[in-house]
Parts: sequence; structure tokens; C-alpha cells
Amino acid sequence: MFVKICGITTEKAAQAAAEAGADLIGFVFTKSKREITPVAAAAIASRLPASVQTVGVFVNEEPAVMEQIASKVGLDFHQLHGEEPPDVAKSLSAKVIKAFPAEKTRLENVHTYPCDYFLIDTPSINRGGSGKTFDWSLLQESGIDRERLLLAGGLHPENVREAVEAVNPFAVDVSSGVETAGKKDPEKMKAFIEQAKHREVYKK
Ligand SMILES: O=C(O)c1ccccc1N[C@@H]1O[C@H](COP(=O)(O)O)[C@@H](O)[C@H]1O
Repeated sequence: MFVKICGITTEKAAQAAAEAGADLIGFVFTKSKREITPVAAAAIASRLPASVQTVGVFVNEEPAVMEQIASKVGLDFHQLHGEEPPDVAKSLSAKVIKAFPAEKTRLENVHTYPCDYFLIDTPSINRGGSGKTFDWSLLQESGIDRERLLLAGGLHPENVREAVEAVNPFAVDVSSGVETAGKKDPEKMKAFIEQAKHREVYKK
């Protein structure tokens, strides 16, 4: 099970996520309380261990701007959280995670979108970081390949194990569920990753 910790804004949080075993960390390059500048993200990314990959979160951003930021930060993935047309995804040089809201009608054609991974998140006005879960059974008839699925929306250390058992995605993604008073909490990140990866622990 891969784990993505999203909304990293400080070196301290990034290092705590890496030490806790995060596989991916996300930088939000759109209007959000977790927004970070490309310069700050580049400085954080440059000090991460090679085992941690980086994701840039964008909402309806110009492809040229996304490419520029990806190059500056050294992003491994673009996470598209808006209504980006398929041509935009195809034009990007880094791998693409396309986010879709968990609505029955929207999920029907998701698997035709040209991307590397599908991220299904709770619908919200702010596009993401809602802290709310959705009905995971909606994913059962979506036809999305589980090997390419990232599950997001309201996950936290107490429900991520159940989510992994119910959905069996490639990865889980969390932002607000590992924060205390709006800041990433090292203990919550550690607990979240332990619970998300509990099957690997059994194997040892
Ligand atoms: O985290 C944000 O602030 C954010 C803003 C705009 C788009 C996406 C954002 N984050 C993504 O939101 C989901 C779920 O977050 P949460 O765990 O429910 O708080 C996740 O995919 C983040 O990558």
C-alpha cells in the first residue's frame, strides 16, 4: 500500500512524513490554506530521501505553468484536481494523477481519461482537502483498475485501515486527517501510515 501525505508546507513536516514511511508527498499549487510557493517546495523537495516521490496539486492551471513548476521542483507527478480536458493531461511530461469527485454519474466514464492514476475524492466546493469521506461502495461499479486507484477524502488514522480493507486501492491520500490545529502532526502521520500499511507489517 502506497501512502501520499498531501499539503506539505514545511521542511519539518516533509521530514516527519518521510521518516514515518510516506511514499509520496503533495505540494498544493492552488488557492488553499495549504498552498506553497514553487520556491519553497523546491527547497523542501531537494532534501527529501530518494524513496519519496513528489506530487504537485493543481486546479485548472495552464499546462505551461504546470510544466515550469514541475521542472523547478522536480515533480514526479501532476495531480489535476479541476476540470482539465484530456488533452491537458496528455501534454504533461510528468506522470498524471487525475482527481474525480465521487459522484455516481461522474465515475461511470472515469476509466477512459488519459492518465496514469485515478484519484477519487469527496466532492467539495474547495476541490479538495474537505476532510470528509464518501460512500466507498460507489467505487464497486466504476470499472476503475484498483492498481491505478488512489483513495482520498476524509481519511485519518482511525478509518484508513477499514478503507484499505473495503476498497483495496493502490494508494491512500490524506491531508486534513493528519493535522492538528491546521498543521501536519508527526504522530498522526506515523499512525496513519502504520494503519494504511498494516498488511505489510503482517508479512514481516
Ligand atoms: O489539501 C488541499 O488543501 C487541497 C486543495 C485543493 C485541491 C486538493 C487538495 N488536497 C487534496 O484533497 C484530497 C483530500 O483531502 P482530505 O484528506 O479530505 O483533507 C487529497 O486528494 C488531497 O490531495
